[in-house]
Amino acid sequence: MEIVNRGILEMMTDDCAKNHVALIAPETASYLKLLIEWGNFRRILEIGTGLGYSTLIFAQAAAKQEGAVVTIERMPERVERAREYFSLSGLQNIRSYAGDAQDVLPCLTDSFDFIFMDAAMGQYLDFFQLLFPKLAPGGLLIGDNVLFENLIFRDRYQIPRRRRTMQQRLRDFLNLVLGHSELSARLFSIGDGLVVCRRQLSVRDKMME
Ligand SMILES: C[S@@+](CC[C@H](N)C(=O)[O-])C[C@H]1O[C@@H](n2cnc3c(N)ncnc32)[C@H](O)[C@@H]1O
Repeated sequence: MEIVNRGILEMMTDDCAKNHVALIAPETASYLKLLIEWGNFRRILEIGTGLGYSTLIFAQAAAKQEGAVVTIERMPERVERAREYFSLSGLQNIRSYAGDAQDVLPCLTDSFDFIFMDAAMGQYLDFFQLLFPKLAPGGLLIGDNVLFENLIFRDRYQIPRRRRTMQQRLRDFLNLVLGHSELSARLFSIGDGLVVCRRQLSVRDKMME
């Protein structure tokens, strides 16, 4: 299996900048790669492919432990471009779906041990309802950009009106995962904020480990 060379990642970074496509922060990339490698996570799901930068980083980390990545993107031109990069990389362990995650997720029967949400933040709560049943015990569900430029901590009336709905939706999502009885969740100030949630093992899972 070929390893993604730095040249492709640099090309993608330039392409994202030129076309105003956001991509994960370098520190987020390093942290998530480490989690995948140390956790030996093999079944990875990503919501929000963009041009495929994070997908390639995950696929490269997963390939070392015979894992694979499923990624979903709703903008067809981004899907097409990302697939070109995937074939250029030589990595064979990526399955790319075109469509809105809310339509694609119900069609996926697999379960996953590492799920990364990097898409419309206002939909994280809806995604969560579809994703939680697919999250394996001991697996991680991660949401990016949840600090929303630190607006999450500000009083509702001190932020521009047009951003209040997003603030409320993100707060609802964070309240749900941080208080969820089957998850351990932590908020990290990495990039624009990462929430990392681990699905706890049941007593039966622990005995089978
Ligand atoms: C920040 S970009 C993803 C960047 C990518 N993860 C990376 O680091 O290279 C977010 C992407 O999510 C996609 N997106 C937003 N909402 C979505 C949805 N409901 N279903 C699928 N894709 C979605 C957007 O079109 C956009 O390309």
